[in-house]
Amino acid sequence: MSKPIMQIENITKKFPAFGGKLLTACDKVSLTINVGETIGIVGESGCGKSTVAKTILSMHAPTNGKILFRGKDITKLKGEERRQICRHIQMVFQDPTAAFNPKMKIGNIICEPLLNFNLIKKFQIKEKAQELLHLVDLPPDFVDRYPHNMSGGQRQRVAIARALALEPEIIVCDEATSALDVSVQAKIIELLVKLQKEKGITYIFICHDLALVSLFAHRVVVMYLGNVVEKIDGDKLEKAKHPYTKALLKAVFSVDEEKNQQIEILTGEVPSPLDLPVGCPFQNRCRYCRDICREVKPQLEEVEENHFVACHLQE
Ligand SMILES: Nc1ncnc2c1ncn2[C@@H]1O[C@H](COP(=O)(O)OP(=O)(O)OP(=O)(O)O)[C@@H](O)[C@H]1O
Repeated sequence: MSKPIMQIENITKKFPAFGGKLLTACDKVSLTINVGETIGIVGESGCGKSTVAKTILSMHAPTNGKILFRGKDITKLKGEERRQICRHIQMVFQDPTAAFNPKMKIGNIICEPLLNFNLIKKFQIKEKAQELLHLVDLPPDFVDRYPHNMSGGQRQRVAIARALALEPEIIVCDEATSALDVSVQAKIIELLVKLQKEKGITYIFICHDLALVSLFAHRVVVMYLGNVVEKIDGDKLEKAKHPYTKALLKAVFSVDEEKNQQIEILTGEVPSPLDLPVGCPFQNRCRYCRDICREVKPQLEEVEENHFVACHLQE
């Protein structure tokens, strides 16, 4: 039977926004993640995916709700206790270059987390880095290279090697393959799947590309305007019930159809109000500031520039 490794319970995160208001980046997000599972979190830009990821990684505290890791509430941990939990939950970002010190050699970059936790001595760096490079199918002589002497795909493999160094139980991948071209993306996904089989790692894979996520995620969580609108098995996407998920699927699988039939959700278009279910699930909130709209109209309404209301309640 599947064993939960993390329980996300009603996580809400609000940020200060213009005019002294609060922006709800994610709202009452709940999710149980099992050991060795890959959870894909998808949704358009700004829907709150990274906010959920950063809350999981304790990079910011939730406004409400809690996160249990192996049954322990990690949301209020501080200092050394929090640092020790972070060992078990690592992250791979979209742009590893930004996270790497350009003056450091790859061997030192990969082993930095191990040195920070006093798990190796300096003289062990080379051997340990080569071991980790091997895991991500990179040659041993890369230990002496610098980040700028590598391709984007190779840098992302280094980022994965660095994330693996502390032998984490969970790896959060935030748009980890989005900057790579399709063939390199496929190789990185293959690598992640191989590592999961070997080490039983749990992945939280954040991505705007539903087609990509559906290839390997056991379950897919669909977010829209800060809310989780659907949770569905990765191999049963055709059974999606929510109109937004259906619209995302249509956008993915209609690329060969007539242009006028395409719904370009993935490019940031808001779905037609007619695609939203009866009884607006977003409480008539503006998709930009998430504030409640006072004027309930049956169609998408442009309040200001880039300031839309997603609502289709009948007048
Ligand atoms: N530190 C912050 N301060 C204020 N607002 C923030 C902050 N971080 C995120 N937001 C806002 O919260 C909302 C959700 O952002 P988030 O980065 O979680 O979305 P996302 O789905 O990951 O988007 P993308 O795919 O573009 O990275 C956005 O409106 C964003 O502007």
